Formats: sequence, C-alpha cells, structure tokens
Amino acid sequence: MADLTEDELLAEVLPLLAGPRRDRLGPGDDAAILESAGAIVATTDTMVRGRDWRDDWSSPEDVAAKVLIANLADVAAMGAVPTSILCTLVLDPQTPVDWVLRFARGLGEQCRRYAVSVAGGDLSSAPAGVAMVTIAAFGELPGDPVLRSGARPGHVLAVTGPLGRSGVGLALLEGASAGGPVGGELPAAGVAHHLRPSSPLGQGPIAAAAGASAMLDVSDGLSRDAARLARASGVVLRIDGSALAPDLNWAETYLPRDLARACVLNGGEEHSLLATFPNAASVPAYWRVLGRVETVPDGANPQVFLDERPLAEAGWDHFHPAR
Ligand SMILES: Nc1ncnc2c1ncn2[C@@H]1O[C@H](COP(=O)(O)OP(=O)(O)O)[C@@H](O)[C@H]1O
Ligand SMILES: Cc1ncc(C[n+]2csc(CCOP(=O)(O)OP(=O)(O)O)c2C)c(N)n1
Ligand SMILES: [Mg+2]
Repeated sequence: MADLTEDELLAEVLPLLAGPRRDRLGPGDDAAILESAGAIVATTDTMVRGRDWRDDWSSPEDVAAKVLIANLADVAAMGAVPTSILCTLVLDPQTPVDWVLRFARGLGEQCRRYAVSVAGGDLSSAPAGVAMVTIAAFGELPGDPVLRSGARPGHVLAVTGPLGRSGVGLALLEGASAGGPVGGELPAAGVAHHLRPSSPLGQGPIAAAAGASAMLDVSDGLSRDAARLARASGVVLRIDGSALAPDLNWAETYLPRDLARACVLNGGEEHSLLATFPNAASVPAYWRVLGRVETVPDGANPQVFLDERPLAEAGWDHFHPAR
C-alpha cells in the first residue's frame, strides 16, 4: 500500500463496492446521506488480525464476508432488514494492495448478495503488523423491534440455524496449527462456517412479525448469549438437552465428544438467531424449539439451565479469551 496515495487507493477500491441499491448520497463526500421511512437500526462490529482472524486461515474475501455477517446478524436480530453499511480499514502501510483490493471485491460481492449498499467508510494507517476492519451497519424495521428484554415465563425458546459449527471450525484450525491430534488435511465442511459464517438474516423480520418477544444472534456462544437474554428479561431459560442432538451429532463427526459439546454450548461466531415466542403455535417454520422460559425462583438470579442443571456461562469474552 506504501506505493499508493490514499486517494489513489480509494479510486481503485470504490468501484469494487458499488451496488444496485442507491443511497441518497454514497461515498465521495464528507458523509453519506441515507433515506429511511422510519426508525433506523444501527450497529457496529470490529475484527482485528490475530484476535478475530489469522491470515494463514482466512483470505481477505473471508474476512470481508465474516465482518459483514457479524454486523448484518445484529441488525436482523432486532427484527430489521439491513440496508447499508460503512466500512473502516485500519492497516499497516506494508499491507499488500492486493489484500485491500481482494477485501473490497469480496465485500462488494457480499453486499450485492444481501442488497446492502456501502455508503462510505474510512481508511487509516496502523503500526507494523496491525490490521483492523470495522463495519457499521444500518437497517430498517418493517414492524416493531425485538429487544432482548421481552421474554416472559411461559414463552418458548427457539433457534433458527445450527449451533457449534463455527466453534468446530475454530477447534479444527487451532488443533491443526498446534500440530495436535487434529492435524493433516482439514475437512472443508468442518471449517467452512468459521471462515465464512452465514446467518438466517431473513428470519429476523419473520420472527418479529410472528410476535417474537426477545431475540439476539449467537455471536459469543449459546451459554453466554442465552444468559444475556435471561438477564435482560429477568427470567430463567431452560434448554432441553435433546433439542441440541442434531448439532452435537454433527460436531461429533469432527471432534471428540467433550470438545464437540463445548463447541455447541459455548462456540461463538455462529450468527444463528435465538428468540423467544409467546407460545409453541407462534414459532415460525425453520425455527427449532430449544426449551422454555420460566420464572426466577425467589432469591435466585436470572440464568440458563440445561435440563436440570445450571448451564455455566462459558462463551467468548474478548478480554478473557481463554475462558
Ligand atoms: N464502545 C462502546 N460504546 C458504546 N456502546 C457500546 C460499546 N461497546 C459495546 N457497546 C454496546 O453494548 C452492547 C453489547 O455489545 P456487544 O457485546 O458488542 O453486542 P453484540 O454481541 O450484539 O455485538 C451493544 O448494545 C453495543 O452497542
Ligand atoms: C484467531 C482467532 N482466535 C479466536 C477466534 C474466536 N473468536 C474471536 S471473536 C469471537 C466472538 C465474537 O466476537 P465479538 O466481537 O464479541 O462479536 P459480537 O459479540 O460483538 O458480535 C470468537 C469466538 C477467532 N475468530 N480467531
Ligand atoms: Mg459487538
């Protein structure tokens, strides 16, 4: 990148990000101008090289697809439809121009797929070795938003999308890197969702329309994200262990049983949607009932149970990644 000025780089990057959806004003001025008929949902998520991706695991296109989905899943989890994003790259000037162009080409492709516009962004430099990508995403609400706080005793807990796939991929990649028992040729299907997660984005507004009472996307692991929902709503969530069988069976084709179970319960970056609904009849198609919402007993705290036992909150925490 050191051979190009910022403007020269932008002149190469911007055409790669062009999409069919037009904002009132896109990239090129001091700020973009977005149109919205009603309330705007806004979120942001960052990925940092070495913390959220490794260049020996992830291509620039993978990084673009992953940071985009992390953002769009948060928009969907409010019950909203993503419409546009801002994208910020903070890069060591020694980063190859090819990395940036591949990132931009990949991001443009994914944004066109999801009918999301790139309204603008920022470029900045970083100390040697540092690379950070940040997206801010915006969306429109077709109806009422779904917060984390609306689950009530008697409601039904459900998920759309699998659990544990990204965790399995990460475990396989880490195992191979460490030269551990999981080595050699990695199964492509086992690592695919870690490198390029998908998210059932369209199900966010569908759940909202079906009357979902609370919702979030599983980004830090079922145990941690379910606990967040339980605390925000002031309820107990009881997960039926047998409902997790499909995920466990899949994970066990790649990993020993204990590790497979940990991936399903605690694996992050999955971006499936977890929600509560007023009753079983309101759970939409393509959602799987996981359990139920119960009252917090006197003197106890909101928490999550797996069958009869408390589920330890063991998902991802940026400041305590080993936990
Ligand atoms: N630096 C910050 N400044 C303001 N709000 C923040 C900051 N970091 C996180 N938040 C807010 O805290 C909440 C939880 O953040 P986070 O754990 O990143 O959510 P998620 O897992 O859905 O991405 C969000 O509402 C987010 O906007
Ligand atoms: C090199 C590397 N190590 C570890 C991980 C695992 N990891 C990084 S972030 C994360 C959780 C999700 O990230 P976060 O930024 O908290 O997303 P949010 O909850 O804000 O959507 C996980 C499981 C990874 N992706 N790459
Ligand atoms: Mg976040």
